[in-house]
Amino acid sequence: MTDEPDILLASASPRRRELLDLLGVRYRAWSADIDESRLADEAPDAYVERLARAKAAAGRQAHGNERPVLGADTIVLLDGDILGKPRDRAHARDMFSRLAGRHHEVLTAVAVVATDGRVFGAINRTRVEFGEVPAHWVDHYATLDEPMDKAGAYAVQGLAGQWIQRVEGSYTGVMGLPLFETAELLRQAGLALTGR
Ligand SMILES: Cc1cn([C@H]2C[C@H](O)[C@@H](COP(=O)(O)OP(=O)(O)OP(=O)(O)O)O2)c(=O)[nH]c1=O
Repeated sequence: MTDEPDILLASASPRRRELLDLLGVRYRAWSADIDESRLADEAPDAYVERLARAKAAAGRQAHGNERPVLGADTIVLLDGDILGKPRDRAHARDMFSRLAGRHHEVLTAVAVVATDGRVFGAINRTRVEFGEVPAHWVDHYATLDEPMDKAGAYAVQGLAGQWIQRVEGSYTGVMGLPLFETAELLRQAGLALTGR
């Protein structure tokens, strides 16, 4: 047994670290700084997949091919619009009030570059249904830190969870790293995932 990490996690997201911990994977975390702009006419699933792959590729470029590299990206889709992270509190308030009382989709793409350079990718689509949220609560929520670094300006795993009536798909996908797909990709890249 060594203390060497099994993979490089090309992510600064504390949620992705927590979720990877559940798989018993040892990782070194490194924050990939990539251009997240969307290409003209790029479909949402192509966009989120491209970003996950770009984060993994940046990790491999910076740290070499000694271990597999994992990157992920999450977006919220509503009426054909992509909701990423809010720019500021007013934007967070607008995003959250659009989601209240309706359903939307969360797309999380995961990409793993194996040590031999093969790239394994998957995308998780989950439907999330919000109950009605009182306007005063939306106003209050936008004053908190919780929505500020989250796609769609809410955290299913946080205070906003009290308004989520139904999740059809993967809860961990909504949180930023779908465990079913992630485990499969890591096995494809040669990890045993037997826990420790
Ligand atoms: C919808 C939703 C998103 N999120 C988070 C997961 C991601 O961290 C974030 C989406 O932003 P991303 O751009 O996917 O990721 P990130 O910038 O936080 O981290 P990195 O690029 O370094 O990997 O939103 C939640 O934590 N809970 C939720 O319910």
